[in-house]
Amino acid sequence: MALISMRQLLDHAAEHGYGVPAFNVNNLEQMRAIMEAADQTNSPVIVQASAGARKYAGAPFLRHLILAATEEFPHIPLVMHQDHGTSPSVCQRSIQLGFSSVMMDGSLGEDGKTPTEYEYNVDVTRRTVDMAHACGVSVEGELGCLGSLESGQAGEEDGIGASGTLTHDQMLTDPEEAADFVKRTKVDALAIAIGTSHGAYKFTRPPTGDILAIEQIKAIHARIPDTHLVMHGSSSVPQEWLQIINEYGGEIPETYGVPVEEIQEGIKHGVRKVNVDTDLRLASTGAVRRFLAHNKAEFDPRKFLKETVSAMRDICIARYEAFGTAGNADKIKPISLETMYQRYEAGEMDPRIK
Ligand SMILES: O=C(CO)COP(=O)(O)O
Ligand SMILES: O=C[C@H](O)COP(=O)(O)O
Ligand SMILES: [Zn+2]
Ligand SMILES: [Zn+2]
Repeated sequence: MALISMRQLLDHAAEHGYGVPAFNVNNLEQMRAIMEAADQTNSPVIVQASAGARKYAGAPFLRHLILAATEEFPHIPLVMHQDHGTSPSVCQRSIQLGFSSVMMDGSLGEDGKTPTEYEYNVDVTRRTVDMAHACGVSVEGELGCLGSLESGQAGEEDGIGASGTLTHDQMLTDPEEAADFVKRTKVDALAIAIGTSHGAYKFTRPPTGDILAIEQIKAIHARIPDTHLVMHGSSSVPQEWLQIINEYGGEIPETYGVPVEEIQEGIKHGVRKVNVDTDLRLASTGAVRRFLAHNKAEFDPRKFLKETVSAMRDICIARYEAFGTAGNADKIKPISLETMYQRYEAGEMDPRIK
């Protein structure tokens, strides 16, 4: 079984200059699509489970779904990550379930909606790091709130993300604050706010530098060169899938995501983890709508669910290739969480601040 820590994987990615997509998982079809794509492209994997995923699938089902992937694909190094934890205790329960990485999103309060004070964020994140590193488990923190620089609106979607109107400052991570945050919390990875938001409705036009602040990444990376940067809300919202959905009865208005080339630019400047959920949802919905429209007498769910697997698999393959993840799975020799703990304890993993 090749369950590894996120820190090990992202250290490898940094050393070799690539990024890793972190796909959200809720069901068997997503899990299969992610793993088959990884297998075909020799890519290491990050799968992440949100609070919504736990509610949908149930924690034991989710856990065993991910573990089943390590059983069927033992040669693929896999990180089991908890997405957007809202408190240290949520993260603690994920560690108890066997997750090798957790996100403590202290940019928002326990309700997952209200932007918090900086000191609160430092406190909950530092406490999570103490507990997680004692188990060899990696921690992702977040500084700044996801939201649209175009409209000033926060990015609440399905209960994840700030609600209401945010200031420009809240939506752009400050490099100075990032340096202080990393120094005080010792997080392994840091999610930054640069104008992306969760879901399909990110931009009303193809994004330019004023609404997607890729340049900000360079300034942050220069201060915290060892801390792996994370881009949330990084679905590209493929126009071809929007078209298919709408052609077969959907009603999704004009919208744009984060272009793959912009993500590639981020990867050149320290982005190592790229969160993608919406793209797989869009492909899945498009595949079901198209299949059922063409096969009106069909009622075996396996028929249309199979279509979703291949649609999602194609997106995963494209992202593994575009981010440079492909070709790296067999280069990673798993390090146990016990060894990771010893390295943290010895101070070997402490971040450099410039
Ligand atoms: O950031 C995400 C999960 O944490 C997913 O982002 P998307 O909605 O752009 O796929
Ligand atoms: O963080 C956002 C992810 O897209 C997860 O969304 P979800 O809460 O609907 O599972
Ligand atoms: Zn957040
Ligand atoms: Zn997110």
